[in-house]
Amino acid sequence: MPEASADTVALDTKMTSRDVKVHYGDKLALKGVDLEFRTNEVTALIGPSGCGKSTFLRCLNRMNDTIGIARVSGQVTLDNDHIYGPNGIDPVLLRMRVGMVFQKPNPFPKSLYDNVAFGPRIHGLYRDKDHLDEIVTKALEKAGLWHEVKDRLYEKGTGISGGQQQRLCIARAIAVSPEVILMDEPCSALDPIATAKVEELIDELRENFTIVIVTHSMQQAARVSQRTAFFHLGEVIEVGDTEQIFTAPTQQLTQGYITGRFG
Ligand SMILES: Nc1ncnc2c1ncn2[C@@H]1O[C@H](COP(=O)(O)OP(=O)(O)OP(=O)(O)O)[C@@H](O)[C@H]1O
Repeated sequence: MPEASADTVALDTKMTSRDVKVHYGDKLALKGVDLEFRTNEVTALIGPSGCGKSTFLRCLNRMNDTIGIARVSGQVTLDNDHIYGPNGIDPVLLRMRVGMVFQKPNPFPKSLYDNVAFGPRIHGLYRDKDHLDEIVTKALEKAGLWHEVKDRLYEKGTGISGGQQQRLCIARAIAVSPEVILMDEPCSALDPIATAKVEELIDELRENFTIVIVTHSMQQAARVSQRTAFFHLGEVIEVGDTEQIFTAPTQQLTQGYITGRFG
């Protein structure tokens, strides 16, 4: 079920995709996805394994460019600017504006401070050491990690717990002031307490960012998102307000998935 056409895009729309298809070699993995992502909203992408959620997420910041056999067609916009094509936003700048948090926490083998300072350093986003300190502190505060790590900023980022590592990765993503944060199953490697902290954080981050999250957990989608898109075999079957999708889906396939009949 496609979203509104390009000429009816709402004012608070941050990103859109139109007829986005992805081939891996000869295999068509995404069959033409139309979606919109609104400012200050969390959109959850749900659906059975292999339906194309991660493939689609990677289209939103051109991460599929790093996969040799992947071919993307269609249009994706960020603030109405195209991200693909000859006049597309520069991919390095795009990935700064559209950050990503992965399934498995992947801190660099550097200090906590250097992990968070990494993006601001490579993009030259700070004036002097005091300014960089401020950026690092604020990012760690926003990621809800500051109080836990403020006395060990120069210890290795890999030496903290898995849940803390994931919040460190979120701090690293936030440090370059992105507008959109993509999260690919960010809690799948975390225990329930760490998961609850990250979910709480996602809700707080919504105030400042547009968030798109892939999740296998329908409870998580229901808890953290305002909009949900249900994918099946490379297509979006249904998209709508999260409450509607989970309480009154219009499509039988959606109903079957959320009631656990398949997936
Ligand atoms: N790098 C790749 N090379 C070839 N095929 C791929 C690649 N990545 C994904 N695919 C295929 O594309 C389809 C969609 O995969 P994708 O990982 O996007 O699905 P998903 O919904 O995110 O799955 P999961 O929930 O299991 O992570 C699958 O058939 C998968 O095998």
